[in-house]
Amino acid sequence: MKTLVVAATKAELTFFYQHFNLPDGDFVESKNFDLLITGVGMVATAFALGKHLSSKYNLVVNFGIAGSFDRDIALGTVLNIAEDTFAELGAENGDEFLTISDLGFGENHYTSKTNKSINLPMAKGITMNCVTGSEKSIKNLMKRLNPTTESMEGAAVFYASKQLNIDCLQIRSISNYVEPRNKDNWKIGLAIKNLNDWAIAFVGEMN
Ligand SMILES: O=C(O)c1cccc(C(=O)CC[C@H]2O[C@@H](n3cnc4c(=O)[nH]cnc43)[C@H](O)[C@@H]2O)c1
Repeated sequence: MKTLVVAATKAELTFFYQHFNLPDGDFVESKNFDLLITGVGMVATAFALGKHLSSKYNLVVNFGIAGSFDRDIALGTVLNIAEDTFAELGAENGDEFLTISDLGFGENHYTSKTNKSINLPMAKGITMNCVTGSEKSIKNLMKRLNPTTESMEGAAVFYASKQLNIDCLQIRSISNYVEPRNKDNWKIGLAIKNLNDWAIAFVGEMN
């Protein structure tokens, strides 16, 4: 059985590719793990996992950077996203938001699943099509879901893994605070370095 490592962009796993001497592809097979680069967002992630996820894997690990709603979390902190919600999936009813479970169409909330002990703080994520960038949206999301982090893929990876009953983890490194957009404030390099250090140690120890 193998692990499937999943990331949205190659850039997020730059040092991981280097460390394991991986060829420069979007789907790379190696002895102990395979690596899948999906592209950014839930649709690209679902399509790529639909093509590549199978019962030959016993663990899916989604690595990536993320935004934090919590300013007490330092940029560059690596977190174990233990639960994740498709935050926009549902219907507006005036000022009220109805989830797809409220509508009777299934679940919008998913969790990680593993028997491994993960030496990272746990956090609650949401998954968005649109990076949140206004005070009004932040206030609404905080009130409705009280998330710690935001990504554009996490819940889709949990969803696909659950469909095939495969264990899954989501590990995210904080690159920015969720705020009105100002890319100058993002610390992508630091987040990617810390994420890759953790990923290399974790996947290396599994071998
Ligand atoms: O600009 C760069 O150098 C660069 C290098 C690597 C990756 C990126 C990305 O923008 C990755 C997009 C990826 O990041 C996640 N993300 C990060 N912050 C947030 C956020 O505040 N809200 C939602 N998603 C966020 C997301 O999962 C994207 O897939 C740039």
